[in-house]
Amino acid sequence: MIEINKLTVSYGSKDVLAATDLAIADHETIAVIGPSGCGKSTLLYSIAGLIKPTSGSIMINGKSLLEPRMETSVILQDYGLLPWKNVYQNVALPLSIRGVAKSVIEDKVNALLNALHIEEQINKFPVQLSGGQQQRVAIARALIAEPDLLLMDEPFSALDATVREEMQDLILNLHQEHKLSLVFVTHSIEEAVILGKRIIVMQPNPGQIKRIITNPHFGDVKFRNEFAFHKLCVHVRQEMEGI
Ligand SMILES: Nc1ncnc2c1ncn2[C@@H]1O[C@H](COP(=O)(O)OP(=O)(O)OP(=O)(O)O)[C@@H](O)[C@H]1O
Repeated sequence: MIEINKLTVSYGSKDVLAATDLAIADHETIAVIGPSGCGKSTLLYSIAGLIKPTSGSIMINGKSLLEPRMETSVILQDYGLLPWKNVYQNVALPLSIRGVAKSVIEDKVNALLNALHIEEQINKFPVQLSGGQQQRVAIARALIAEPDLLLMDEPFSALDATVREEMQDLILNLHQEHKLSLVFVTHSIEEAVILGKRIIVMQPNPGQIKRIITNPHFGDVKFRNEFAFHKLCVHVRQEMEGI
């Protein structure tokens, strides 16, 4: 359970995030959408413990968040893979820096690469992979430490439409399987509606939550082709108009 209470983040005299309140339940998915500069990444990095609030607080599982947690994984837009390490080494990294035994790491890396269908890329370097494959490697690396919270900042923006939909479905399956909470920043209304059990619409100057929209169809695999999906997209678009 994440409890964000009156969270304010300021740079100089500018409030980038103004007195934001939000509670995120265990195993919930939140999609965050809004125009450029409205504070989406600031909110995400605050939940990651990477940005210190100017005032207010974030509690995770009853504990005040004062620094990044081991149980939180973050995936950034550029995937953050280390170019000089191969797929195996990139995925293993969170465990190898914690000194976990090699045989344990090997089993976990192999299981994840199989689950994400990238086992054949195990010895390749990031530059030798497609965007979708790099994204899968980043997801495998994020999951290997068995996080309870996965934070993603526009991770699919560089992917073409078909791969993007595949990745969205993959994330929904992983969310079901691993029982983790997910906070996902996106510029795409369709993506927010597919991935968010609740969709947070933000507005800038100062950055704040304008509306929280509950998605009653979340998790329905056929949802993308249904009228209800398009109806909800229109609803989110209307909330974003005039911001
Ligand atoms: N380190 C910083 N110093 C000063 N201002 C900053 C800093 N980081 C972010 N900002 C400002 O804070 C505001 C919110 O930035 P943030 O990256 O959170 O927005 P965003 O909604 O994620 O934007 P985008 O959709 O373009 O990624 C912007 O106006 C940005 O210029």
